Amino acid sequence: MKTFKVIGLMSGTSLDGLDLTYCHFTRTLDRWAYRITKTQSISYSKSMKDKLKNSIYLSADELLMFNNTYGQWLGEQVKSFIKTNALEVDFIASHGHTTHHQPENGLTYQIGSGQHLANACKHKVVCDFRTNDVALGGQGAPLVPIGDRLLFGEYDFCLNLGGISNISFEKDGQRIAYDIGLANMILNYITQKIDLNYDKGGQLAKSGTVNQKMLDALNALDYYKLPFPKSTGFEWFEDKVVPIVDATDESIENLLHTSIHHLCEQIALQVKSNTTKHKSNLLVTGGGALNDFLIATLKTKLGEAVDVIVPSQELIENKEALVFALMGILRIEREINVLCSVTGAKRDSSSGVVYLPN
Ligand SMILES: Nc1ncnc2c1ncn2[C@@H]1O[C@H](COP(=O)(O)OP(=O)(O)OP(=O)(O)O)[C@@H](O)[C@H]1O
Ligand SMILES: CC(=O)N[C@H]1[C@@H]2OC[C@@H](O2)[C@@H](O)[C@@H]1O[C@H](C)C(=O)O
Repeated sequence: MKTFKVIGLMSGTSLDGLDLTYCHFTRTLDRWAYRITKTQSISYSKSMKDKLKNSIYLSADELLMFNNTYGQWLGEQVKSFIKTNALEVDFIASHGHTTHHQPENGLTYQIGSGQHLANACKHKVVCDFRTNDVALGGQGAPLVPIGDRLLFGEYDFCLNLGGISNISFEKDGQRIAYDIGLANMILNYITQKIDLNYDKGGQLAKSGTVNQKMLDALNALDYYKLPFPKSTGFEWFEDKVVPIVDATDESIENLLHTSIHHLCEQIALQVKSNTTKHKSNLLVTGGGALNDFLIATLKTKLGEAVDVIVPSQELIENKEALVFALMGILRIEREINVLCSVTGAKRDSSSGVVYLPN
């Protein structure tokens, strides 16, 4: 039996903050087991959030500098996380923060310089998990489905509701996964109009009603008609979704209510068209799993044939960082950690770049 002690780092598209997830993994023959031992979530300051959100508009020089300073910042957070909790660590696996994602242009970019990170925390770092897959012709996303297969195989579907929603499942012996589309990115965009970071529990959304014109416009977005492999991000949101929201003269409650109906309809479509069993189960993680109105709407749209499983808050908030930690281990062990059945790349790969501290 082999044991690994890894810190996974994740900063997602909803821009809520950095998740640090210290986990222990063991492998016995081909079976992986994990234990999340310590976690910390560091909320971004308003200025950091704005900087990350606007990083797409930075000049090349500014972006390269931000890559370095953000990597240094990540390393400092890791250093104090290790010190405060007296952790024994084999290495750090860092997703970084996506500033650009344009798979149609062969481009994905995550900031958080691995060398700066490694030097600042004095540990080995594995990062840059997406570039190799894009170089092999893939989307470079989603990557978490390898973890869905190895750690969460008891679920028919794994659904993540972060800034973007994505789904993963087995079909004919292959893992299939893709970004469905919207999740908290649209909800947070709406609440930020009244200076609220997010709609806790979906309370505001719950008191609204559907605006049919907005619902129809969202459901008609071209992205939904694309076949998988497919992935999306902030560029699509800003280009195609923001104009629909901004053109709708409605209360915040109605905008939120309509958006939740929209995203749950899209999720239900994907689950129903890929269900082969009489009764299936679906694991929901990501911050959207804490939105009670969203989960209630999803359950209604899915019906009795699908059991919606909302796990512990710890797993809801740490699953992505946990899986990046596992991907780091697979990279160090030179094993497959990116699945071409998901991304559409030429082949499976062992992706990620290793940095040693200096
Ligand atoms: N109690 C809650 N009620 C409603 N919504 C919540 C709650 N807690 C978190 N959220 C939502 O979840 C978001 C954070 O989700 P998460 O951390 O999974 O996203 P992410 O990892 O940044 O995104 P992605 O997985 O797309 O990269 C918050 O911005 C907020 O919109
Ligand atoms: C390019 C990028 O950062 N994509 C993220 C984003 O956030 C959710 C969705 O869009 C997913 O494709 C991906 O993240 C998760 C962690 C993934 O790769 O599985």
